[in-house]
Amino acid sequence: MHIVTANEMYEIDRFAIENAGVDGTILMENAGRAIAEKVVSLVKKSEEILVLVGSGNNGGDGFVIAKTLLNQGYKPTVLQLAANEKIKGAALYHKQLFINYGGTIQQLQASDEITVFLNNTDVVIDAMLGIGITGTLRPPFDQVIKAVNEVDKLTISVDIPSGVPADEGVLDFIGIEADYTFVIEEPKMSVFLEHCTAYYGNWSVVKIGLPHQAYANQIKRNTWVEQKVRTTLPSRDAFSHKGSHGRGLIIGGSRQMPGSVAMTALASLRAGSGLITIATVKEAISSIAQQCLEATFLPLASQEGVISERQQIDISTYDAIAIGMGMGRKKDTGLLTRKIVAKAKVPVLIDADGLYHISEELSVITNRKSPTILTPHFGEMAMLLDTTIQNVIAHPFSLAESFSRKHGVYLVLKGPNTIVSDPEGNQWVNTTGNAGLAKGGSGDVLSGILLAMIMQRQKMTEALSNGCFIHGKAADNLVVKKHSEQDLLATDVIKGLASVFRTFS
Ligand SMILES: NC(=O)C1=CN([C@@H]2O[C@H](COP(=O)(O)OP(=O)(O)OC[C@H]3O[C@@H](n4cnc5c(N)ncnc54)[C@H](OP(=O)(O)O)[C@@H]3O)[C@@H](O)[C@H]2O)[C@@H](O)CC1
Ligand SMILES: [K+]
Repeated sequence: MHIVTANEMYEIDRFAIENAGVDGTILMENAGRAIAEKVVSLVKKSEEILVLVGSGNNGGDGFVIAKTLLNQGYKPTVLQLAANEKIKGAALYHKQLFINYGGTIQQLQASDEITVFLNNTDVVIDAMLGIGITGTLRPPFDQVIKAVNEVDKLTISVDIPSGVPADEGVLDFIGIEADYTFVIEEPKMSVFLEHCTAYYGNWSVVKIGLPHQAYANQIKRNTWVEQKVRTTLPSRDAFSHKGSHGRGLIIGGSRQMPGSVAMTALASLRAGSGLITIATVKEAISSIAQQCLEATFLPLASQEGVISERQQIDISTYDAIAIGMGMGRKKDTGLLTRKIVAKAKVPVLIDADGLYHISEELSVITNRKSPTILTPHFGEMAMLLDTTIQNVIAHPFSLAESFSRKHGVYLVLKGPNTIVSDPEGNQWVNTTGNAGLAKGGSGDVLSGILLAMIMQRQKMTEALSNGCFIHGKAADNLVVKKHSEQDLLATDVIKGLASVFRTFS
């Protein structure tokens, strides 16, 4: 699936109508019919349905849904929330068809009348506002949306829950809290925005027959789904040996935080790395070694329990490096981190405290010739950009894209909808994972999986997207069968990797 902005959707629509010659009324018919079919699968004929229609094409879809339901023996009540003269074009055409098919339309005389309509219905179909919303909600939509959210009725939104912005940038809005949203043709950006996702409820896409050429490489955002993992995840060659699957080096940890590198190493081995070496402060090695028998170790000199600057680390024999987890934010450790990142001629993944150290001097990553992968969560992204978390929440796609382009790096912006960005501005949104991953250690495990993926035969963006998918899928499988979102631990996810790899082998 592509992920589109409102403007990109309008452009695809324009191409379909102007270049491919599709009539706009047909697209609306297709949209309304496809959604009506979904409604039929959710709602009984005996139930009362209230269709709320606005003045634009979202409202037009509402008239088609009402007509289709009427034709199938349902008795929808259509409540028009705009003046008659506001309804034009394809929406007016379908309004007339609905009337011709025997439908009747009611209009809201005063905003507070909405409660009477809501009390008399079982189901609300929200076709008030779609991707054409601009600015703050105007009456009566603000009051109607609040009233719909207050009553406990099955609410089904058309294309987008009314009031929710399609694009990035708007944090403050009043929107329908839908139970289901049937998104027309492609998910809009806000489906994947942390502050908007919940409004959509259970969402899925209905296709309305827009020509494939309309997309013609225009849209650089996509979802990463199981089918993509199936077609890109390399299988293990029967004649391979441990050297064929990569020698990875993990640099991090401290006396206070020895567990993080252990989790990264274990996850990396479980995700298919051939050999893993942990470079960490020498005093932490004995405790880590007990948890991670398959790893080898590179003892590092320390100062007050953290990795010190004054030492040479031979990084020449590794295929990829992950650096930063559990290493702390001491200045000395930072100097060493930047030296290693600058010197390494292999892919380097930078996570956690490593991100703090490179945020002090971003030219270190910009100047690198080999791939650099950064794995910030929203707080770390704000730190890298020297901005607020609120700004990252409001603009995750555009900020990640511009950062990746500017510094020539791969970025894994971690959140409920993790976004992988490449230096050309392409983006993939992961579709697995659950709230159980919002815990300490999850990031360390993800870094380990990504380190393993980077060292297998796949394109960098595929490696990163597959890694995120597998990490989330392991957590999803675990909360279905053995655990809950409350009790799930990062170490459970490492064990759960087996269930995911078995389905892909
Ligand atoms: N993608 C496709 O190919 C297809 C897309 N289709 C559908 O079209 C939808 C997009 O339709 P659209 O462009 O007509 O915009 P839409 O969302 O109905 O709203 C526009 C109206 O909202 C109003 N309004 C605006 N801001 C407001 C505010 N703050 N507060 C209050 N009112 C406000 C504004 O009113 P006015 O400013 O004129 O008073 C205007 O009339 C799309 O989401 C999908 O459902 C399908 O039909 C099939 C093909
Ligand atoms: K809507």
